[in-house]
Amino acid sequence: MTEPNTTGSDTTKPGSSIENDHPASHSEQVNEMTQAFFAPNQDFLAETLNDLTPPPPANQTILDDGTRVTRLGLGALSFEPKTRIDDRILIFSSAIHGNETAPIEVCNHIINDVFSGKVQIKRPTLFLLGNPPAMRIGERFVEENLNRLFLGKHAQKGKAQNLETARAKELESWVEQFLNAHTLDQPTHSTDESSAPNILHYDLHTAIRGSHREKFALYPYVPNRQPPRQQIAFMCAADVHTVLLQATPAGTFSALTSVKYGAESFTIELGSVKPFGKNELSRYQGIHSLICLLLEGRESCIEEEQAQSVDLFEVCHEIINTGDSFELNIAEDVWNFTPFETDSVIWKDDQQEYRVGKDTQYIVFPNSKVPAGQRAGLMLKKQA
Ligand SMILES: O=C(O)CCC(=O)N[C@@H](CCC(=O)O)C(=O)O
Ligand SMILES: [Zn+2]
Repeated sequence: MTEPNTTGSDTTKPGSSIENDHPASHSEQVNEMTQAFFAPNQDFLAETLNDLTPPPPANQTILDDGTRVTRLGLGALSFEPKTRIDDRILIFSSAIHGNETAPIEVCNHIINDVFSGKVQIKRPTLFLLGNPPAMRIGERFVEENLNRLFLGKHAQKGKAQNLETARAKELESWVEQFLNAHTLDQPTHSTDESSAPNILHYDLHTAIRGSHREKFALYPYVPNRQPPRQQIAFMCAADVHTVLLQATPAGTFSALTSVKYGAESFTIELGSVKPFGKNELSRYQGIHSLICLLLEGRESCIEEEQAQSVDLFEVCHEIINTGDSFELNIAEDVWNFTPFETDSVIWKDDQQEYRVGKDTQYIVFPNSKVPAGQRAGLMLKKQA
């Protein structure tokens, strides 16, 4: 099979129409399609849950509008429109934690709408299901937390290899190949907010416990960077009115795309963990609409004034499980964004303790059960 045409050397400027003439002839494509794309009466999610064996290589189909759809591997679909409207590239990931099902269902609905022609894709787009084996057993992960293994952490010296380390490597390589094939210019961190970033990556999650703020986004740490107004307005369009600014490097999927490719990436927490079929999908209308607007290149209708309705929090302390004597002084069922006042002791071990300073701090993701060396929660300060 011929590789899809790449636009790496194309100098077309954003806003113009970019032809992506697929090199394989139509008859070649039809021949390939005799190899079923999905089993009859199945869709991407059902297919991924039913059969964990990787699909045959270069399993492709062409939609009526000429968009080439490729199953890159298990739980990975790329969409390459015949004509792209600008240089923006989209990545939507879900199921990095297998039991966070609502965003998986949202993405799957959208993918079905793309296949039926209801939604038309105008930009190169990757939809990724992070951890299909964990989805299948309804667990956060099988052997270890996939969202700590990116940026090469899966391959660090002495690191025991397992299902999640292999998956992190695979996801990294799909992202790399896709961005190499479709990036028109070198990614930059623009300080000019009027120039849209080239690559958007929204890594969609739901949280383990209740939250005083149901939906919130985390912006990975990249030195000297603030989220552009446009991105904040996009979050508002997705009903996400709280953004946390990370203060230290991390091995998350959104950190990979921000740090390595200069993407505007967010981890987006959209509600709470529920089994498949138990999600109230009307609560996810905002993210559903935002993704469709981006796919169709219609996001200019999102007013940047909306950015004012966001509360920004800075991570002021990362709680790390320091080992045997570590004690997290927070009840397991405490909600995200619970405030703690001056002098509250948040954690301690036999050598140190962490107390809240003069301003109120808020906790997210408290979890004393993480392995030693891993994050057991984040303390936040609200920006004035
Ligand atoms: O609810 C929880 O305790 C965890 C929810 C979750 O999976 N959060 C992500 C955040 C990733 C980031 O910091 O960008 C995670 O912990 O991986
Ligand atoms: Zn998660």
